[in-house]
Amino acid sequence: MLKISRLVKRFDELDVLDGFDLEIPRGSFAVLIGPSGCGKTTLFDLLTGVVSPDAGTVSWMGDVIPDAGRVAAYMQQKDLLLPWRSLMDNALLPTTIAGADPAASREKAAALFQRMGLHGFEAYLPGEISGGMRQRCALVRTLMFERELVLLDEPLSALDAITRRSLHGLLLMLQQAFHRTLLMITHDIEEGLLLADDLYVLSQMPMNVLCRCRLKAPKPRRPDDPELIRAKTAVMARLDRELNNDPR
Ligand SMILES: Nc1ncnc2c1ncn2[C@@H]1O[C@H](COP(=O)(O)OP(=O)(O)OP(=O)(O)O)[C@@H](O)[C@H]1O
Repeated sequence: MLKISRLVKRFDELDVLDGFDLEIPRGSFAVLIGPSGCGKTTLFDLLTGVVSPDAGTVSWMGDVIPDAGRVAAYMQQKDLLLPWRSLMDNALLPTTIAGADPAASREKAAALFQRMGLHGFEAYLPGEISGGMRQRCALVRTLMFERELVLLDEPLSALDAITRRSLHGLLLMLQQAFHRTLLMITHDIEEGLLLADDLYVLSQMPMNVLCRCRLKAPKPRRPDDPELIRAKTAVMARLDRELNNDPR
């Protein structure tokens, strides 16, 4: 389990987090939805060690860790592929940096290219393929990290709706076939409901969990599943109340 306890972060006079708590069971898919500027990326920056908390703890499987940088792989909206390196060489970056056996790493990456539908594109440069293919390559690179926890900061938001839909299956593959624990930020409520075991609705700053929506429908899900329609109405109503400062 990833356990975030009483996390506090202040930027000058800005209280972004003031005792933020979250518990994410191992192997689950958690989704964060909240108003723009509420502190979601700051939370990920704290988890990856980019910024330090003023107070609070993060623990993974019962051990308090300075941050989740050593247990988490991070994937962002921007694929951050190096434009001058082939897709294969981009995917191999984590293992190259870690000094892993090159032949074994290449074999592993080749199998992942196959699973992500990128077989035959290994020698292409990032500029020669579509945005969806770039994100699939970024997913391969994420899996090369061998980290159990995967932090996803709006990984699909730059893509068109059809490409996003096709990548949802790959995100579920990360959870179900690769047994990763996923924590994803998205602004797309429907996307969150299609993927999440637990969807957390967040408040404005200082950011807190307003409500947790537990989804039981088996995956892959359909947007017209009655549970999802009910949940979407509830999530939108809660966000509306938050944005209108309605304390109900
Ligand atoms: N390094 C920093 N220094 C000062 N203020 C910062 C820093 N990082 C973030 N902030 C502020 O913290 C607040 C929360 O920002 P953050 O990017 O975490 O929000 P967010 O929920 O990810 O927003 P969005 O959904 O729009 O991406 C903002 O007011 C932002 O200006």
